[in-house]
Amino acid sequence: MNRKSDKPIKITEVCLRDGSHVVAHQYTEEQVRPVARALDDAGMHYIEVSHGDGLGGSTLQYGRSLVDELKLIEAAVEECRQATVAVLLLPGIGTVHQLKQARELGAGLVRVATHVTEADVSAQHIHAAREMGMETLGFLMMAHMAPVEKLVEQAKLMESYGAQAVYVTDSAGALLPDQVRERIRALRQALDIEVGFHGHNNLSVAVANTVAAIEEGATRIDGSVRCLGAGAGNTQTEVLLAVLERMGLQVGIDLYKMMDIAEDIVAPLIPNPQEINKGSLVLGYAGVYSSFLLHAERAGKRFGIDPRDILMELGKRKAVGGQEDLILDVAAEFAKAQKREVKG
Ligand SMILES: CC[C@H](O)CC(=O)C(=O)O
Ligand SMILES: [Mn+2]
Repeated sequence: MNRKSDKPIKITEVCLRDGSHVVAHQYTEEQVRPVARALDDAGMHYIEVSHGDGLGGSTLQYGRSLVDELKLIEAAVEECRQATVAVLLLPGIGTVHQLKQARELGAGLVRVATHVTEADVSAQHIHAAREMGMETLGFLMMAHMAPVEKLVEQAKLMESYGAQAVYVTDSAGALLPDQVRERIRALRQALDIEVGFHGHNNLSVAVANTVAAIEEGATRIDGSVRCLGAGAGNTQTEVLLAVLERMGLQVGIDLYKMMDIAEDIVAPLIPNPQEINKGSLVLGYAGVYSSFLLHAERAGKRFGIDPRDILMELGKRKAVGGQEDLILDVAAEFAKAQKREVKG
């Protein structure tokens, strides 16, 4: 139980959705099944499964999935006895039709995600999800880009559409603990529904941020086991669980089993260790979408540009989700400018 709320803390494991960015959306059913089965056995509350950019994300712009996400969702549902399988939906990328398909396969919860200043585009999807009988939560991404008052205004819109909780989503891993505290506190005061937090560890403060969120009364909490999420990963689930136990907060998930999942099942899926390297550090420092990292690294290689320069420029231009094409534009502009300098 959260001391500042009468609601229990519920954890959503996102390695099979946010972690999809890390594996360039190449998850297979054979990989998803054992992860979902083991998480369910450990007592995980929600397991999110979708393309990294949510339902319908498998496109040239965001990266093609190896396996249709609906097959992965179906596989996860088949493996779960008690956990609820969740999906992510970004209006403009995923459709109500795709949500219906996921619902028919057994997904029980949807997070409808918009940029932090664009909650108005979530109305139709939130209404539709509620009508389908899904637990329906709002997810305000890139939360560091809006002042607290704006965040509150946007969260209230989601609440008015029928969202049953709203998340502060630190997509860039740019927020610091006091900033998280301020945002969660403001939402708790302004909303009648639950408040959640989704962190990224690019500045190595995801666990601290999540603890700050919980101390302010957030009850919907995200983590990725072994940090298997975009950039340097999310709040590391098994670490968070250990910290919560040390704080005297029991959430009903088996810590030892989560440690074993991290080590034995999830670590072998990760192409490179989920550490804070120069690329992911710049994401947090410049306030750039964590899912942009691999795209910037690829563009950097193609145009001979340091990916840090690309990411810094994207931060300056305040690039938001959906502007992945800007990554190539920036890399190409830099390459052109450098050639001019050399020639001149
Ligand atoms: C592009 C969707 C994004 O990965 C959602 C998310 O997890 C975040 O904004 O952090
Ligand atoms: Mn994320």
